[in-house]
Amino acid sequence: MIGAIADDVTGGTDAAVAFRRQGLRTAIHFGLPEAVDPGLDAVVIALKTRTIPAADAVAQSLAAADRLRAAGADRLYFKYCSTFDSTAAGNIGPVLDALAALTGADAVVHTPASPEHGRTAYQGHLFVHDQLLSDSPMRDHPLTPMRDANLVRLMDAQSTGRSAAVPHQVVSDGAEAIAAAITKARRDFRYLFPDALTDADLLAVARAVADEPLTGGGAGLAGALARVAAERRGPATGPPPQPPGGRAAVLAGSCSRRTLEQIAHLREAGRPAHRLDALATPDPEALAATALAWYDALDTEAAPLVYASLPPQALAEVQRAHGTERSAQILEAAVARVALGLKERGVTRFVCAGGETSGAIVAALGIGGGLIGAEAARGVPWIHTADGLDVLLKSGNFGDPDLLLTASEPR
Ligand SMILES: Nc1ncnc2c1ncn2[C@@H]1O[C@H](COP(=O)(O)OP(=O)(O)O)[C@@H](O)[C@H]1O
Ligand SMILES: O=C(O)[C@@H](O)C(=O)COP(=O)(O)O
Repeated sequence: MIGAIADDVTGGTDAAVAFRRQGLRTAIHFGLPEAVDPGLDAVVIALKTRTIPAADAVAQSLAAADRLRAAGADRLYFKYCSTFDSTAAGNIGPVLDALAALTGADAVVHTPASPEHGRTAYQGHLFVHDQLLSDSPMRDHPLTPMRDANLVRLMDAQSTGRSAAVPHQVVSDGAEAIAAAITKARRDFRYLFPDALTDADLLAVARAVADEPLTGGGAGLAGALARVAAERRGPATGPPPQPPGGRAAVLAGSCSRRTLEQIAHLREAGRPAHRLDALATPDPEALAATALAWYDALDTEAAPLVYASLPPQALAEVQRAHGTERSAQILEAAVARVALGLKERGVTRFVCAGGETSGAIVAALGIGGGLIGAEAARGVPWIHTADGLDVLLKSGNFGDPDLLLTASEPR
């Protein structure tokens, strides 16, 4: 079994659908589950550890690793963001350090490269489509602004083990060349970042590391490892999952450029929209009460949008007024409280934008996990919960501009 630990819930669903796409029997849990089904091919435990203090992230990740290993996971995958989202103090380095110590791994191959999402790694640098990470909109992320694209430098600043890149010339020579490079590097480096420009590169990397006790990175390498596991196990079939119906609402807390486009698209389509304004009312309960009163007064069946999202300048103004962490907390709590209120009012289909935001919503709705359903966009599957809710947890950066609109259309 592959056991994956994800540092946020959108990242967890991205990894889970990468496993499921290859035919692996896959479950996802949000937060630490009481038990993990040992009869599965892949299990993802999605935490909310990306921006919390490093020691807490380590403790939660180790607890998840124990749970997965107890259920028979012989290989662990640490799923972090394809844009290497992390604060200056971590948490990718500290969590990988702890998981490496737990598993005895002495050469950990990991890469955020996810060509399917336009993330590639070359000469140890991370690109977002045609830009270096540090030139991409990720430089303005509210919590994890990424101002460096050099993966080795980023990782060396966070971890106790040294890192090196495996150049594309080696990766393109295939699995044997990669395995030889790993063997050679083992003595001097604990972490290796293979360059990867294509899915074929990631597949070669996966073939070289499929039996390593610990690997990690974005959904790209997770999917490649799943493909290797599926080849070993033989084909699996099942009916294609269908997108859900039910009363819908859209909740957004991501301030990514893509989410802002998706919000604009919803508004242009005439959807009712309400913004949670933390500058005017820095109180989550009051913000949520106003939003729910607005919802109660709507006289349309069209799925509404409640959002906190702002473009960089306006966001900076809120952060200056209330502090970065405090304003994020206020808005996550407000969105989560709105989600709960909407559930009480009969909404069953939640379209959520933003990783931290989705984590807060999932916690408020008491969702402990679910089945991975149809993919509304690459890496963005519907999740069906045991108590009849359908949630779409969208990474801020993912999906076409019409995703929020189409996912919340009447069905
Ligand atoms: N107007 C705002 N002012 C301050 N912080 C905000 C605002 N809107 C959203 N945020 C915070 O920004 C963070 C966005 O992160 P997240 O939900 O993970 O989105 P993404 O998937 O784009 O990373 C959340 O913590 C959210 O509460
Ligand atoms: O790898 C990715 O880009 C995503 O799976 C991911 O981690 C999403 O994080 P957010 O962008 O914070 O939602």
